[in-house]
Amino acid sequence: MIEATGLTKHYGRTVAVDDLSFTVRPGRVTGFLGPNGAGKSTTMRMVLGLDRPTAGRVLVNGKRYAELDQPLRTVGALLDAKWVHPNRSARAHLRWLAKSNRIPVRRVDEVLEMVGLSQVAHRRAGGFSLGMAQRLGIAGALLGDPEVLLFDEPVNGLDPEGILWIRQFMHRLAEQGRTVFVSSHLLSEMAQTAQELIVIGRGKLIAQTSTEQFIRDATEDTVRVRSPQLDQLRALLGGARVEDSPADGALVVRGVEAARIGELAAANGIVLHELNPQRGSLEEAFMQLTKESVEYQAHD
Ligand SMILES: Nc1ncnc2c1ncn2[C@@H]1O[C@H](COP(=O)(O)OP(=O)(O)OP(=O)(O)O)[C@@H](O)[C@H]1O
Repeated sequence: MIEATGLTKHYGRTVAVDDLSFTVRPGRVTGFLGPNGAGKSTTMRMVLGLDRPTAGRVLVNGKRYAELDQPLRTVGALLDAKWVHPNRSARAHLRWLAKSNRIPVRRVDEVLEMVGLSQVAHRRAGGFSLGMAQRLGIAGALLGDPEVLLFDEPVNGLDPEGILWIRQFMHRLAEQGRTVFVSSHLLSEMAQTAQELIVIGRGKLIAQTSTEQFIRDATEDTVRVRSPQLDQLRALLGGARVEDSPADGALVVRGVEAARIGELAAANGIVLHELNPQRGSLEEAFMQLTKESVEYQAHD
């Protein structure tokens, strides 16, 4: 569990994090979203004791990072995957990390196995692809078998296979009851990865809610309808907000449920070729809720 209360960070006159309070609970993946410069990395650094809050505090399992007896056994993090000695092998890198944190070295082979790097453990980490480096970083985060895991932009630059692997791996970690906190700016990816979201803008909390609720609150469901008798249907829909989709001749209806449109059509003998309820996307919800807080906006 991670609990931030009134967390604030100033860099000179820049307010990077502004009175931020949130809770990241175990057993699910929590996404950390915000436009560029919103303060995500700064917040994560404060969780890990790498930056000191100007005000407020953030606790990991009830303690400040500095108060944890063996930090790696409580919280593991992947901040920068390329943070390895390029000439060390993956195994040597992890053994060094284990020894310097009083973790038994037998754990190294376990984590290599967990992330699927056993076969290449003897190779120098400097020659790893980004996907492999990312797995090595995750292996390092898991060394102390921590209950809390932080990942800063873990899928950045990965190919679809690497992205899928990370997504499934995170789900597994959460199913094991761990607290998984992951920042990303890839919204469609986050929609599939995170069950819970913390959204910030200009250092302030915009929303903390389930992914589903976030999308539901900020967007409107629509129904796509195609019919050879579209004009008749349009007339029957009367007051509903309808819009033509010129690309494929469909009608996009807002504020009326698909079932109601189907019943209306049936009752009036109207043939339907398509009746397709569509949910809003995380992209739309995110744009809607963060448009006030984008650091640098393009002006016409
Ligand atoms: N060490 C620092 N010194 C001065 N300003 C900083 C420092 N670190 C971050 N900032 C500023 O604090 C603000 C928040 O930055 P931060 O990197 O935490 O945002 P972010 O949400 O992680 O953004 P991105 O998605 O672009 O990485 C920005 O305005 C940034 O310029």
